[in-house]
Amino acid sequence: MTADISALDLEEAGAVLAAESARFASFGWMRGTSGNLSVVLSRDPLRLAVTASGHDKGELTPADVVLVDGQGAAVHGGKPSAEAELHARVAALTGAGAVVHVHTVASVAMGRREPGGIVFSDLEMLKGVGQPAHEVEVTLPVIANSQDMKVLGDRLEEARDPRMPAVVVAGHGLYVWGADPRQARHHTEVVEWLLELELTGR
Ligand SMILES: CSCCC(=O)C(=O)COP(=O)(O)O
Ligand SMILES: [Zn+2]
Repeated sequence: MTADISALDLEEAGAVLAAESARFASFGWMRGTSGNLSVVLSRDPLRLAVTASGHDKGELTPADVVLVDGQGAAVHGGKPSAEAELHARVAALTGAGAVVHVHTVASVAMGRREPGGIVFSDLEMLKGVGQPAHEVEVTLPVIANSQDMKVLGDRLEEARDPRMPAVVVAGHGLYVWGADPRQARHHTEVVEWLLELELTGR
């Protein structure tokens, strides 16, 4: 346990992550034991609360959370998400305060159709990721999957577009981030809406 993060802070973060997880699971975006969420608890040193590995994300309790360091290694708690290292990398790279990973059908299907990246334009919903609705094209990058989180992190760093707080991992799912869990949720719902529109519109 680090001196600057109390067990209560961690449990409070766990309650937030459990509620966010239950919402995404209710949408069918975290089927089986898929998906994981995190929230940054301190920046220096970097510490995140991340969902524990292997749980049904629709049934998490506030205790099903692990404190991890900047490499995704457990500092306090049980076994962190297998993708904790990537969450830490996204938080360090983007300055995000919360990261969402969901396994949606639309993200995998669109990643297959557009392996070079998914381009959106002329959609009011683009305002939901801080972009103008018209006269710009915004690309959601698609990166190849890997079981090595360092490799995935390198691919995400190279491919990410600062105008789009999300990346599709091919054959796997969607990573989205925001300043805090609420904004990360809004970004996730907007990006998933954009993906579903592209999928149904073609
Ligand atoms: C069927 S889920 C496979 C692992 C995965 O991609 C995932 O998102 C969940 O992993 P975790 O270790 O966070 O439970
Ligand atoms: Zn996953």
